[in-house]
Amino acid sequence: MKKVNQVLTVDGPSGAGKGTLCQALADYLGWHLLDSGAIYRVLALAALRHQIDFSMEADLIPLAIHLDVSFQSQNRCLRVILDKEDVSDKIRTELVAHSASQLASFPKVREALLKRQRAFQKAPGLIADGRDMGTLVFPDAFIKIFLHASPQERARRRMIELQKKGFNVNFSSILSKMNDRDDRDATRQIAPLLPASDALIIDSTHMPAQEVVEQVLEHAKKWLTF
Ligand SMILES: Nc1ncnc2c1ncn2[C@@H]1O[C@H](COP(=O)(O)OP(=O)(O)O)[C@@H](O)[C@H]1O
Ligand SMILES: Nc1ccn([C@@H]2O[C@H](COP(=O)(O)OP(=O)(O)O)[C@@H](O)[C@H]2O)c(=O)n1
Repeated sequence: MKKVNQVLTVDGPSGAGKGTLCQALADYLGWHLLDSGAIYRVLALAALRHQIDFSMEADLIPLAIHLDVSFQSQNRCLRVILDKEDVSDKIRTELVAHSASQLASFPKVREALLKRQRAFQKAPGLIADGRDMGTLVFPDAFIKIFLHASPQERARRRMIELQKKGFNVNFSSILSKMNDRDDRDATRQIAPLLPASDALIIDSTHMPAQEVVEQVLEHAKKWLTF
């Protein structure tokens, strides 16, 4: 298959370190960043606010088509904007994550968001973070990474992250919610979470974040000069 330059995809389950890796790569290479999960989360937040029934795919489509979502880079941090409101923190709750995973299993919802995601492909390049970036959204990407880690390690990371934000959290509840969401993401009929056949698979369970970045940059040297 012809490789289209300048898209590097990172897919994997929750807490694998995709966001951390993608931000570091975007900073290092000076490339654009697509956090596709944030788009699904914003749609979920909007649907919750409109009290849309999450079992009704048809009711979610107009919202997905007209979703006014944008990203703003601020101090090397991506702010997520819905209808001029900064919802960066509001989309990070468990309820929104669970709801995003529910609506992400609808084919027409995914289709409605496809063009919007592909529009992020701009010069000099794009780092795309998600579940189906290398398989469906950017199948011609020239570098594809599938990042994973053990469920216990991913839940441990999420717990530390939430504790740092001042939340009183429980490890087994995080682990069980994470497992539920991973199961739904991996077993859905459309765009299930799985590595692209040409992806480099990295297990970050015992790897510090910086080592993951270095391994990806080493791999990327086959295609890029930097
Ligand atoms: N390799 C790593 N080792 C330890 N902690 C990590 C690693 N990569 C990321 N983290 C931390 O784990 C948490 C989840 O990482 P994140 O990048 O948000 O994962 P994802 O985007 O895959 O859900 C964050 O608090 C992040 O700082
Ligand atoms: N490309 C993508 C990105 C996210 N999603 C869905 O959106 C949810 C939230 O994605 P996220 O990347 O923000 O999740 P975390 O990795 O931060 O936990 C996931 O659980 C998926 O159900 C998806 O289906 N496809």
